[in-house]
Amino acid sequence: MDKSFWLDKWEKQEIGFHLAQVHPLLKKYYQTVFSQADGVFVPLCGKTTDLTFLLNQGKYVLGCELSEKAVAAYFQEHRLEIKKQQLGEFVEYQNDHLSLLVGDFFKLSAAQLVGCQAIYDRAALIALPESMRKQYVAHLTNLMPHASLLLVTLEYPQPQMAGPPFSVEKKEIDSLFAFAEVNSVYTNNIIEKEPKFAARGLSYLNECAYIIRW
Ligand SMILES: C[S@@+](CC[C@H](N)C(=O)[O-])C[C@H]1O[C@@H](n2cnc3c(N)ncnc32)[C@H](O)[C@@H]1O
Repeated sequence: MDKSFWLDKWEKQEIGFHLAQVHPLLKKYYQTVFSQADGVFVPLCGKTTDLTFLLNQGKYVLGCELSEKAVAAYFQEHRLEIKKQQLGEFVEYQNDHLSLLVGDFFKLSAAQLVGCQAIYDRAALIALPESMRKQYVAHLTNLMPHASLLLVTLEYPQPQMAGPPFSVEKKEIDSLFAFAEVNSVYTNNIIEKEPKFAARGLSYLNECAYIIRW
């Protein structure tokens, strides 16, 4: 998936992944994963409302997103005053305890993440093709030598639909995070609540959550 793929999605507003509501699994596992963290890193954040939920719990929130359109939309939709500055290869949109870095996740450095002890990944790992997922996890661990991660994924028969979102099964999660403590905490078949995916021919669609610590 190259950058133009995602920039084009934001340009055309083909953002079916964006949810109007806070993700229920973030609410469900918030205490377990994030209560001890001062700061939460949200990779590939889009303009998710989950950022607001984390801010409302008193966290420092650092997001990274390729599309400036997405980041600007988050600030506009939440009526936040924008403080904008160039930080190396990134443009930072900042307000109080929120910092959204516009740019490529793979270009982030550990120094930019010092305030974060936990990670929230919903639709980030599964937005990437298999060939990039190892690199994504390797970079996350370079950025944060120790972290608690809430990871929300999807599983479906991959031959039935081309991603993204990609199907990433437990076996792959175990292998990607073999260095960490991985707890599979939730699996639910949501195909009946997802008519768009049913129409694309999926026979099932499992939403899964993992709590991972290293
Ligand atoms: C499937 S969306 C999920 C967005 C958000 N996590 C949510 O739940 O709404 C994936 C997002 O990752 C962004 N993205 C893709 N590759 C990226 C990269 N290398 N660095 C930063 N953002 C990236 C895309 O622009 C897109 O907004």
